[in-house]
Amino acid sequence: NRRYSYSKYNKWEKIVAWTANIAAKYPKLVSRIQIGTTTEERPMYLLKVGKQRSAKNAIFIDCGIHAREWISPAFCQWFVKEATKTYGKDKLMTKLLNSLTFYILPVLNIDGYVWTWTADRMWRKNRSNSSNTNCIGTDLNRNFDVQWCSIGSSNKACSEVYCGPAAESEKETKAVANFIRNNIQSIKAYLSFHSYSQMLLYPYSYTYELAPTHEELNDVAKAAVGALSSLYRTNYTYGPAASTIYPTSGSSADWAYDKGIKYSFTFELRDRGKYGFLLPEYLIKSTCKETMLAVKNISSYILRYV
Ligand SMILES: NCCCCC[C@@H](C[SeH])C(=O)O
Ligand SMILES: [Zn+2]
Ligand SMILES: [Zn+2]
Repeated sequence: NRRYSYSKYNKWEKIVAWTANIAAKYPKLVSRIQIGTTTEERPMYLLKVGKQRSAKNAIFIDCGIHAREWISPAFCQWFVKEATKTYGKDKLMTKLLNSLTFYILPVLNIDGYVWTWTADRMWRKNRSNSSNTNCIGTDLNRNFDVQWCSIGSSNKACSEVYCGPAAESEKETKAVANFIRNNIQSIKAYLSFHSYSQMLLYPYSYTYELAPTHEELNDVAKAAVGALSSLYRTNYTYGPAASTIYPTSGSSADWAYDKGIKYSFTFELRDRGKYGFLLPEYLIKSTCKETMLAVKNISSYILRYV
């Protein structure tokens, strides 16, 4: 079989086949769990990565919540490739995988992702039809049950930041929220990957109030950005989401934080607007390599202090 390309954007059919193949190829490191189905009945597969059978301490990573942000699913695939390829070779990765479980959701918004391949490259939301207007889609990063639809989101179905008819109204949101609730004891960190802006954000997004653990979150973000920038000098800003990018309610990362998952971060990956969501494939490798340094930095902090 032709080698899978991690330096290209892959369409959903290839990614879903990859989830089966990578789990079959590394049975001691990777297992595949279905956590639900999407609005259009596509299976939502989560990859459980790590040596631990019983996940004592776990890190949940969501990619592809916004359909057009193709570099995000590309990073989730890259992470799993690096984990399986360097386990037993890279000291830090081996240590992380021996002690932590990584739950990787390569594409949260599958229906939207497929739509960007078949119809509209700039689509953001999911593809559910919940209103009597002819507009489709809920912004899944406004649909979580945290200050739902209060700020930085809209109750108009045609808005790009439509919060949905209710909190957790979407099957995709419900699948993720249920999995987190069912594994809340072990999940110590939540990382949500988006593009673009080159930012590392932490709670809160739904208010300008500082989070109870603001100091620690800022320290962790500062160290992670330092690690990321050490590779190619890529400039990142970091800080509380509301003041660093813009306020939003109903985001996955804020919801996780208020559920008690204290290490909750949102990455806005490359670039700063030159290509935007249309980041060229030749930049996937360098973007993913530098982001790996940030994720390994945060993960080793979790290993040490949780
Ligand atoms: N919880 C942090 C959410 C901050 C905004 C993130 C961006 C990514 Se496109 C958004 O959902 O609009
Ligand atoms: Zn996004
Ligand atoms: Zn974004």
